[in-house]
Amino acid sequence: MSEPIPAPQAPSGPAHSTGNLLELNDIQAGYGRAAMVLRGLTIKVPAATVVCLVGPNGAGKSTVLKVASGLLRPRSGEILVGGRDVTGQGPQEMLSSGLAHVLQGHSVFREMTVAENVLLGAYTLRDKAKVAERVAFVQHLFPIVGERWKQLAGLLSGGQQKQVEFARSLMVSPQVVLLDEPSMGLDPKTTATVFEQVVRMRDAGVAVLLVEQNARRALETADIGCVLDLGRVHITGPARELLDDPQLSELYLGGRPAESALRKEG
Ligand SMILES: Nc1ncnc2c1ncn2[C@@H]1O[C@H](COP(=O)(O)OP(=O)(O)OP(=O)(O)O)[C@@H](O)[C@H]1O
Repeated sequence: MSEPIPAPQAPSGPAHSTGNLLELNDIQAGYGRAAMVLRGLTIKVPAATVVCLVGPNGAGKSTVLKVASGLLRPRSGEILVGGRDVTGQGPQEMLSSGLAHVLQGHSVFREMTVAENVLLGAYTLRDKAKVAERVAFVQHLFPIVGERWKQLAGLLSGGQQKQVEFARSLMVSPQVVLLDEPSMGLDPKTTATVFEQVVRMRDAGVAVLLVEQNARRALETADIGCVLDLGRVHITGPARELLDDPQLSELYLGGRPAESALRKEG
């Protein structure tokens, strides 16, 4: 039996807790002079929960993560982390506030070791003991990261490199990890492993806001699902219920109802 994973410590200082680690309330956001992409979007991420955002191409899923991580300032609305208002903060401040963003695509530096890649995530930490504690935490959570610690990251498989990216994002003890399309470019078996790692993060006490093209697979992993359409959350609820909804399946999940729904009907 594997040992229990020690939970990360949340940064201190929230003003008033709402029970949600991250809240995006009534967000309007867009790029330059182009039409608004997010039009009154509200999403809540409770502690130790995987919330997944699904929806058609161009619906604004990645834009939600950019707003949450401070890469794109909302035109209006409110962002709360642990009950504290962080609206308008830039990426560095958002990271300090407890939001870590794992970007779409591959962001591992192939010519650097796994250790160097992971420790890049700790560059804001001054306390060496804290860094050592976080290294032990991520090596325990993602054993492959510990096993290949001194090797060049470019020698790892795509799925293993994803775990290096996850580990890097966890070095600053974030309250919420924002994952943009973690399965991109991975085969189905590797994708399954990556989603298992997402669940391990959740079980270790990290909340996850996940954006995925692979909507069915993501909903099978998540606790809460949000269907985004026309810049708003169209439907939200327990991920299992969304998977079992035949109409939703038809509209957003490629038309094949979940097996449990088929059993109910037949
Ligand atoms: N940097 C940018 N500048 C201008 N428009 C952008 C930029 N990034 C995204 N957009 C536009 O914003 C809209 C939403 O894009 P976004 O990437 O958030 O959608 P998405 O739901 O993640 O899509 P996909 O599933 O295809 O990745 C699209 O119309 C896109 O063209």
